[in-house]
Amino acid sequence: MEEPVLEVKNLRVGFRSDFGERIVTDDVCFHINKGEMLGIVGESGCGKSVSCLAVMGLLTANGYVKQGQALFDGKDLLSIPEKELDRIRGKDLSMIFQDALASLNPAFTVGNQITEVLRKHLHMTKKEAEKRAVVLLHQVGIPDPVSASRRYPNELSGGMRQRVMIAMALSCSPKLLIADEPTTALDVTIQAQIMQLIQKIRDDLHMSMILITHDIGLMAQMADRVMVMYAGQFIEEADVFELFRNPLHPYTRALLAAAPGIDDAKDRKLASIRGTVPETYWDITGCRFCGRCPYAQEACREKQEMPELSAGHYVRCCRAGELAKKEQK
Ligand SMILES: Nc1ncnc2c1ncn2[C@@H]1O[C@H](COP(=O)(O)OP(=O)(O)OP(=O)(O)O)[C@@H](O)[C@H]1O
Repeated sequence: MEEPVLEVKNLRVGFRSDFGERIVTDDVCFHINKGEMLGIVGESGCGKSVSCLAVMGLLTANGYVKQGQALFDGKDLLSIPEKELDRIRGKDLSMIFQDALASLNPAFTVGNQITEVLRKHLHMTKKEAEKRAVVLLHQVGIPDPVSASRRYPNELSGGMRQRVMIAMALSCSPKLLIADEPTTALDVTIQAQIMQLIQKIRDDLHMSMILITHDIGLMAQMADRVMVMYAGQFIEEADVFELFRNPLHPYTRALLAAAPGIDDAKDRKLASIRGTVPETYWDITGCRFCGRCPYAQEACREKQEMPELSAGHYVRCCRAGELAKKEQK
């Protein structure tokens, strides 16, 4: 079997605050194969971003990795020295964020910022890097890239800034690109353009990508394989067609039923998921969706494993197999 580009094992991320410490992701495991687009989907606050930020070594100062490994190119990103991680980050491993304005440096022109990355990681001369920056801006669809490269982030529209961030993330042809809600801050028409751009890059460069989103429709269009996250845990994983055709976890089913515009869900009533994600989910030993689940039973209060129910389809629900069988009858 082919080596995954990234393999994350048993990742636990915690945050310290005046009220103590809390572990917000619980033994998170995932991998991504070469050329694959892995989608991570789940409600706000379930731990999607934190899992990827931890892998990148970009948690805020109050955040820490309690346990886990993130194997990339034979190295554990969670235990290598910061200097070594800094050489990988931005070169072989890149991330694009939802808010480009917060991610770009307001004090430097966008050309300057891309040039900086190229000089640091690819050791280009200033001239070479400036030329390459213009080519990259052109590739991500920025009109008049020469003049755009001389502008500061606040002089560009939101969509253009997002394109700049994508250009910067791609500048060293990374082996893995993590896109964390790359279109959330943009209006709908621009969102579509940026997603088309990401899709094109992926097709042209056969790059491995992780797409984080709470937009299940987007996931259906873009991902090869989807991992559904709920309250700090992965609760379902399957190939994108399998997941949409045959969702097995009650939360995934509810998520699909609540999402408009998905072909498979046409005959389903658009529904909302009752209740909210439990605020202190890290204290729950059993199924964390239990309190909102119409199928909950006593056994759901026990720790839930995530077995493979059919080829490549994993579900963290002790009732999933039984419920699926009932439906088939
Ligand atoms: N800097 C921080 N300090 C303390 N807690 C944090 C911090 N960042 C995230 N958290 C907590 O970690 C948990 C997971 O947050 P995370 O941002 O990963 O969620 P998410 O699924 O990416 O949500 P969204 O879709 O809204 O970005 C949440 O409970 C959140 O409050």
